[in-house]
Amino acid sequence: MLRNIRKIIESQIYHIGCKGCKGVYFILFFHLWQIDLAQPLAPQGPFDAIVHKLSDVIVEAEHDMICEILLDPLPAMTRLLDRFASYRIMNWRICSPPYLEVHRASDLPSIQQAVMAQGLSFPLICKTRVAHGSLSHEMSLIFSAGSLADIHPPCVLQSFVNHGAVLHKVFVVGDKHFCVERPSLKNFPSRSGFSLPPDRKTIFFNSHQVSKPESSSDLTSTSQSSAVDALVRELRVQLGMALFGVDVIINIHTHTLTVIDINIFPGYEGVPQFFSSLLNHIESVLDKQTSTTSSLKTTTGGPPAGL
Ligand SMILES: Nc1ncnc2c1ncn2[C@@H]1O[C@H](COP(=O)(O)OP(=O)(O)OP(=O)(O)O)[C@@H](O)[C@H]1O
Ligand SMILES: O=P(O)(O)O[C@H]1[C@H](O)[C@H](O)[C@H](OP(=O)(O)O)[C@@H](OP(=O)(O)O)[C@@H]1O
Ligand SMILES: [Mg+2]
Repeated sequence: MLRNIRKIIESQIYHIGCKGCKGVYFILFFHLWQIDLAQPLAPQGPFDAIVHKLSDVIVEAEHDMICEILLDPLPAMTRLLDRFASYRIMNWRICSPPYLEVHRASDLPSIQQAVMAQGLSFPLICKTRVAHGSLSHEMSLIFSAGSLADIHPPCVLQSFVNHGAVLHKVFVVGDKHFCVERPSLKNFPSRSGFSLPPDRKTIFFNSHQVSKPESSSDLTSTSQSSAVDALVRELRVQLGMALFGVDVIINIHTHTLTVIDINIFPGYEGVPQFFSSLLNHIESVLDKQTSTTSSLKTTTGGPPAGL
């Protein structure tokens, strides 16, 4: 019974984590209700715990504390609304890319000088100071000192780290955490200092278009897809097989596709189209066989009448 209740709660909690479900929820004796934000909180309580995602409004909000436990505490959450504050935390004991806080618009030479003094390398990724909310995901990639004119302070300039277009998202829930892989920005040639001539124009993008599970963007495509196509074409012929897996890594320096393993009929985990593709494949094999048989019949004048 307890397990079932737990399951229901888990599915409800999962549900509130879904896209577009932003709000405040509370748990009362294992019941989960949505708080009506248009009504005063007190009559809706008392609450055992409040689970909320009010990043857009908590800065201005004043709360009568009618609950002992608020998940998570507002002051801690407020710090993460500001990239200046969160990047200071990241840079303290954790390996994170070097960055520069740009507080206000100023003349181009002084921004260029600050970038150089901070030892940042191009390309730089420019992020808004505000870290959450719809406008906070508008970013740019800046490839040269001259293009620093494209930034809109307050913002953070962070050295771009080549990482092979794979993002490992770590989702934390209490004392557990879960890792998933997501698409990410592809590698770009890096350069430190200002000696090389500027080549690329600033690329403006929205981070939610590059690192969502379904994201597919020129900025994340490793431009190896045609190389993968060619590799698979070649291996299909070489192996005479149609159901296999190839494990490939991309050399971060040479950007070359490198095959490290070939697997017979692998698990296809994470390929939601696997079953329909398998059916299509079987269908096409059967079609081919039928057409070969019928052309054989035509050329040989049909099957023998019988023995
Ligand atoms: N320093 C960096 N080097 C390389 N790529 C980066 C860097 N910073 C960000 N990126 C890329 O840009 C994307 C967006 O960055 P970031 O996570 O800071 O944005 P966000 O809008 O705060 O994302 P979220 O939706 O997770 O809050 C990342 O998923 C990654 O692809
Ligand atoms: O308040 P915002 O829009 O910043 O909240 C974002 C949050 O910062 C993360 O970007 C979430 O994406 P994931 O890290 O990929 O889960 C967003 O979730 P989404 O399901 O709405 O795309 C939040 O909106
Ligand atoms: Mg963020």
